[in-house]
Amino acid sequence: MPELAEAREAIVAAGQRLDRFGWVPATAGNISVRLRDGTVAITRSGGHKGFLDADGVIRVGLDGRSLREGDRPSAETGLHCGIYRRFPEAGAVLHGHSVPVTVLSRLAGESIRLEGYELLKAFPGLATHAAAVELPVFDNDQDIGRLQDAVETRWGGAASVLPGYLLRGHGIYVWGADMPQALMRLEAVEFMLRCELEARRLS
Ligand SMILES: CSC[C@@H](O)[C@@H](O)C(=O)COP(=O)(O)O
Ligand SMILES: [Zn+2]
Repeated sequence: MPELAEAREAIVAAGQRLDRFGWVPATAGNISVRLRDGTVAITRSGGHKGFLDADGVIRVGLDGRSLREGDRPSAETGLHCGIYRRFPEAGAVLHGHSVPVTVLSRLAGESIRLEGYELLKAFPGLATHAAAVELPVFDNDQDIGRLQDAVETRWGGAASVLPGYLLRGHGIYVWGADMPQALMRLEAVEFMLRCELEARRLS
């Protein structure tokens, strides 16, 4: 796990990358990394994630509380910390608001099925395109504590959980062991969801 300075660099670079893809419009999105001391580096609330600097990344405890008075972490810090608490192997969390995620989550029920894509191999434990996963979709909620409760209820005690979910009409959360893996997974899911959207247009 990185120290704060390294995490800040990774988060700033990730914000620029998400922005290049158009996944963090306006001030949408938030990004975090688990630090070596067990705390979490996360983006401040309200800034544009494509124009972050080191000061735009602050520290919170696993309970989501800011470690420095006056620092206001992402409004969705509770979702990041929920992921870190439940999955000890999670080292980085990404949240974006792409068009495919927003449109498809509005059309979906409780999940979106991704099947037959070569890029499914980006998910842990999948070694072939001949597979299917159900990407969970949760109703959006401005009460982040209540939303995190709904997510935890769906995860239950399952040993193996897909490292991502959608919030209806809102965005996507994806995590990985570190930032490169989280980015790889997010790009894979976004690619497959773009394909799903294109396929719907053609049908
Ligand atoms: C531009 S409104 C988006 C926010 O409500 C939220 O969903 C979001 O992704 C960013 O919130 P933030 O508090 O900056 O981390
Ligand atoms: Zn959001």
